[in-house]
Amino acid sequence: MDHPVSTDDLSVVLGSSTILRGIDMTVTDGETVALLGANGSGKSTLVKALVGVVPITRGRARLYGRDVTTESRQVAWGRVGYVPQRVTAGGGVPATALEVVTSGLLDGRRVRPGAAGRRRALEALDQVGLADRARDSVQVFSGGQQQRVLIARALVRDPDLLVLDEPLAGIDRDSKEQLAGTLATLHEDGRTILVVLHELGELGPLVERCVVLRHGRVVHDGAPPRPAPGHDDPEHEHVHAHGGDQVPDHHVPDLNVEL
Ligand SMILES: Nc1ncnc2c1ncn2[C@@H]1O[C@H](COP(=O)(O)OP(=O)(O)OP(=O)(O)O)[C@@H](O)[C@H]1O
Repeated sequence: MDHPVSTDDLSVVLGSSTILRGIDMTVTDGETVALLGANGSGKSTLVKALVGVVPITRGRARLYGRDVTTESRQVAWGRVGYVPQRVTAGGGVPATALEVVTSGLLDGRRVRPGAAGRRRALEALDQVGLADRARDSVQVFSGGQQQRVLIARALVRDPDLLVLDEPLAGIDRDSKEQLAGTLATLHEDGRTILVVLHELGELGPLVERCVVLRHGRVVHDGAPPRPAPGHDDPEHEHVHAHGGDQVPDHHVPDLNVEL
C-alpha cells in the first residue's frame, strides 16, 4: 500500500545543526494528522523535507510510494497541495487573488490554464470566502487574507493530500471557523490532511492523530491529547479539593502531552 506520506529514519542537517533525527512517520489515506511541537522543534522543516524544499540528509521520505529525493520526477506532485508557513502571497509582484490562485494550476506544461481553470480558481477562492475579492490585488490584502489566498492556491489542484504549515496563524476567528469547515469537508471527501499546528484549536474536532516533535524527534504519535474529564466544559472552574481546602488549580488542561 502506497501511503500518502511515509518517512523512514529521516534526518535533516542544516548547516552544522541536526534539525530532524530519525523520523518514522506514516500518514494513511484519508487521515487528518496534526504535527505539533514547540517553536523550533522542527515541524516546518519536516513538512519542507516531505515536499522536497529542504534536502534530506539521511533516511527517506515518500509521497504515494515515491521517494521525494531519488524519484522526484515520479512523485505525483499534482495530487499534493502545500501551503507554506505565512509567506506573502504577492511576493512583490502585483497580482490579483485570482491570478495567484490560478497559478496553482500551472505545472510547467500548460502556459495558460484557460477558462475552466479560472472557474476552478474562483471555486477555490469561494472555499476560503474570498470569491468577491478575486480581482483585487493581493498586495492590498491583510496577512490573514493573503494566507487564505495561498490556501486557495493549494486547493485549486483538488489535491488528494493537503500539507498545511500553520494555516490558521494570524487569521481572525470567523475565517478560522470557515477554514476549519473547508478542511472538514475535504476530510469527509476522503482527502488526506497533514497540518502543522501550534495548538489544536478550531481543528481539534477534525484531528484524528497527533505527531508531536521535540528537538527534532517524535515524542508522541497517537490519539490527540484530550482535556481531562470535565475540563473542556466552559462552566468548569478548575477548582479541586486538596486535603479539605479548595485550592485553585491554574494548570492549562487542554494539552496533556508535554511539548
Ligand atoms: N536553513 C536553516 N539553516 C539552519 N538552521 C535552520 C534552517 N532552517 C531552520 N533552521 C532551524 O531549525 C530549527 C527548526 O526550525 P523549524 O522552522 O522547522 O521549527 P518549527 O517547529 O516549525 O518552529 P515554529 O513553530 O517556530 O514555526 C530551528 O532551530 C531553526 O532555527
